[in-house]
Amino acid sequence: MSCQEFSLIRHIMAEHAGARRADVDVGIGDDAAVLHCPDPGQDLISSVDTLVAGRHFFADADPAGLGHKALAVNLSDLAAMGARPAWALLSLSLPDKAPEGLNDCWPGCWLQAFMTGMDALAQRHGVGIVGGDTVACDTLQISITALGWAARGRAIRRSGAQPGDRIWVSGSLGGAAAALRTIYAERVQTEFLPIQWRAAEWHYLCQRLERPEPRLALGQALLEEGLAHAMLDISDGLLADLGHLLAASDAHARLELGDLPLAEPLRRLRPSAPDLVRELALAGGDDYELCFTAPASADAELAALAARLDLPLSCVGRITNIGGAPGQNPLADARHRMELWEGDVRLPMPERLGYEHFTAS
Ligand SMILES: Nc1ncnc2c1ncn2[C@@H]1O[C@H](COP(=O)(O)OP(=O)(O)O)[C@@H](O)[C@H]1O
Ligand SMILES: Cc1ncc(C[n+]2csc(CCOP(=O)(O)OP(=O)(O)O)c2C)c(N)n1
Ligand SMILES: [Mg+2]
Repeated sequence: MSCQEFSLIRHIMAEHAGARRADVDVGIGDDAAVLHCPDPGQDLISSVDTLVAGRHFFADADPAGLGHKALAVNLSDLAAMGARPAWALLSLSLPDKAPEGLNDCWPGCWLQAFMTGMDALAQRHGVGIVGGDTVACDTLQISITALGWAARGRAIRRSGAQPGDRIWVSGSLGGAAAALRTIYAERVQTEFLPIQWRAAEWHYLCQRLERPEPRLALGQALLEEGLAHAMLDISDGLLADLGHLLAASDAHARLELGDLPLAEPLRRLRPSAPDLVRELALAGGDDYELCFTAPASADAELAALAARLDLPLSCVGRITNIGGAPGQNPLADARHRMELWEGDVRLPMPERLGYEHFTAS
């Protein structure tokens, strides 16, 4: 990449730096950002997540959607702590040549669209993009550090589940994974889903994959109202992620699969492919919904919160007991911490609990 291209990149960044915030003294342009710390009594909540072309997204994906998603998955981690987001740092690794499937005007036009998508989400949540880094690299990669605040000692951890807690999931499950499965089937001409999506269904599924909404208002309300004992976001798949929560809490759970909030189009697929639908909802991943545990005494407040946020909250099971022997492998361990039920019938755990890095498939 030439000097000219780098200065173009810096220009595009500065033009799409999210919300203007009074607590940013120095943003994009210096060696480091200078940010005001808020009043004491707040904890700084920080998280980083990386998206790699071919692994987390298709390199020829709509760049505006990708800009949205890259920030959304990071804000989702802050939401999962109950934090209020404040700032983000963006590290971009861009190939010298446009990845296959992208038109020319690389990287300028791509970056312009990418930052437009990110900027819109950042503005919506009052997040300032205060710095970052850009390097040339063989594979397109995006890494974002998200920073936010929560009242001192109040961030909702994975480790607080209590016996008798109900297990709740926001929104719906399996939609993003259904879109991904459909796109893979078209690209590699294998494993076609036994359904032809209607235009409205396909649009909805693609939105779930490409434009997840970080559930920030829900996370913050759960913290403020003191309703949740433990929480995380579902990125890898409900079973894999709930497994992390159970391991951190040393807890066991019973899930009622009949109560899973399936993404609407999956209801039409279910009669012809019940096992596939269950797999997508339980282990498909890319949902970016919140999963939390709360005592039964919170039921009425949770119903009111769901109505106020216009976001469904579904009870999918309960914490049965605390205590057990933590294993060496967190995922293998998670298998023994969950029971899957449909009415009176106990179902076997699926082979895969969610997306796993470092596996051949
Ligand atoms: N390379 C790393 N260095 C330090 N901590 C890491 C690294 N990778 C993951 N972690 C930490 O491990 C925990 C689980 O990470 P991850 O599975 O990526 O969670 P999430 O789904 O919330 O992004 C987090 O606390 C994360 O900060
Ligand atoms: C091209 C492509 N292949 C596969 C996936 C599915 N996928 C990739 S990573 C992932 C899980 C989430 O990513 P990870 O890096 O584990 O995020 P974290 O848990 O750290 O938030 C999923 C479901 C995808 N979205 N796009
Ligand atoms: Mg991560």
